Amino acid sequence: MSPTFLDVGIASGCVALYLVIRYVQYLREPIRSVCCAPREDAHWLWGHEFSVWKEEVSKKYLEWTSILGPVYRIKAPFFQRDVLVAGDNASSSHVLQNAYRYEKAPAFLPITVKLVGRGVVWAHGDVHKHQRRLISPAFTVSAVRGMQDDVSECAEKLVAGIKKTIHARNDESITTNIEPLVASATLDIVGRIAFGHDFCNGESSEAKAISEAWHKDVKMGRTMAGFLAPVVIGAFPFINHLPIPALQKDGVTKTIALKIAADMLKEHRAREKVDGEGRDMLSILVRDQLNRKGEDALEDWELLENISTFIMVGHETTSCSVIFTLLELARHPEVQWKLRQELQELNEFTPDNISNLPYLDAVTKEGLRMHAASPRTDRIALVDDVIPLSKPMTTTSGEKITSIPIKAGQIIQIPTGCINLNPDVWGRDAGQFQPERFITPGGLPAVDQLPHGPYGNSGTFIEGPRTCIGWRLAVMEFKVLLAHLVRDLVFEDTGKRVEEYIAGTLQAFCEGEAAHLPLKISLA
Ligand code: HEM
Repeated sequence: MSPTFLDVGIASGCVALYLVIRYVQYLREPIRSVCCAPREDAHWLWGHEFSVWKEEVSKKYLEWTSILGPVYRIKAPFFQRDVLVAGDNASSSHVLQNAYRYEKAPAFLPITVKLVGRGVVWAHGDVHKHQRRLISPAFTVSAVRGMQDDVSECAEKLVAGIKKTIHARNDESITTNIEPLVASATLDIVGRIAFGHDFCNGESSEAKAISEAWHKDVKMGRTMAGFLAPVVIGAFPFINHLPIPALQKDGVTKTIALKIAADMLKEHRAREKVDGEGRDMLSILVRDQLNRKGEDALEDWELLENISTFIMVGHETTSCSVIFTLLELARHPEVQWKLRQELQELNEFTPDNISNLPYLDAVTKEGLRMHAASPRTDRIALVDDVIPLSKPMTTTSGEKITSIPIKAGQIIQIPTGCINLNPDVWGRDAGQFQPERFITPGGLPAVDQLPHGPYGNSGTFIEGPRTCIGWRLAVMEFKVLLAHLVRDLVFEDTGKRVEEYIAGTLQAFCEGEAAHLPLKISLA
């Protein structure tokens, strides 16, 4: 049945009413006096979000920061309320430290449920406090230390595989896409440490299914549909409840991880009752569940959804930070050489000697600063508030202000990738890979100018009650992988242009190909 004149009239009336309401709300917005990113960068319907997505990671935020300073306003898609970009220390820290007054913005929550589950990444309010407290035993210093043997074994396998390929080609070097090799290793690592499962160096059918699904998602993430999915669901959340199979279906990694974890839960519980010595996260959490004897313990579904969460968020993040750091090392042979010297001076790798190497630590900090795997986070204010600023800023009317009043419902973007690269904070060489800044006296800006994250003075793991709970594990994994790779292999740049875009997390693209980072590799 084709729409009648009346239907069209009603629809147009609704759109007009929506626009009028939005305009009246806009006139009352306290953040209206904050300067707006250039209008020419804003699409009439998608707002500034489209140019952020279209360009390489952090590019637009850095451009706007250089024009307007670190705190400004951008236009949101579908004429929704303007968004506040909080790119200075005081404002971003205020929002992140008050995590229960500034919850995760609703746009990404339905996607989080589908891809990783209702674990701690998704949870908010009291559910988040409860889950976070009960999963924290899996991430203590001693728990992470107990995981290092598994991580080292996977790193050794990765290096052995690359050496074998070099020998098999009967050549001095190979040029290969490093992305799938490192991603298989980090999946192997997280499989072992999450629930004692062997993904067989990317060769098991589950590992292949996860990798295939992930690559599909990465490719999709760079299409218009990938841009629109979170934007449309964020603007019109009811869409997510429509009975459309594609919207309701769980992601492949979540489905596989939940199945393996569920199969293993009984076995782990029986084993923990007998010896209580398992070092993987599932064992640690089952042990904690048993000790609590039911009261205040994680329920089985929470335990499983969190294990699924760890598999998803603990694998690609570490992998992409490592591969971009390898590219930096390939482009800075003098840094690579110095790091190899430090590594080759050790007789063997142990948890202590790897974690205490000063140059490896500096390279790790610099790699994580420059290539934050999750370079932005969005929050929504639950109550009216006043956000402090690090430095006074000038409003559209020329007034100097030291804080910004906001209303409940205000969306705030924290561009951590840009915070890590802002030349006004890090200096003119902010965009250059220089690990020396972390070991040279005076190499870093004053502490009060830097983010208060848990490692490396960067915003990479954010800060506050929702700081990445896996940061210790990520740093250990990063160092162990880099130590094995750089001690035994030499990495050279192929000269090809590698671009960094966001597709779920940070991803490498080379000549239009997704998840692609070519490197020339030879034996050290
Ligand atoms: C280099 C590697 C990693 C980076 C850069 C990273 C970064 C982050 C960031 C930025 C967040 C906050 C997201 C937000 O609130 O919007 C986060 C949260 C989280 N990360 Fe990581 N992560 C890494 C590795 C890991 C690993 C290895 C695990 C565990 C296996 C992990 C588990 C989590 C969890 C569970 C959360 C949610 C914490 C909460 O909301 O309370 N991450 N991560």
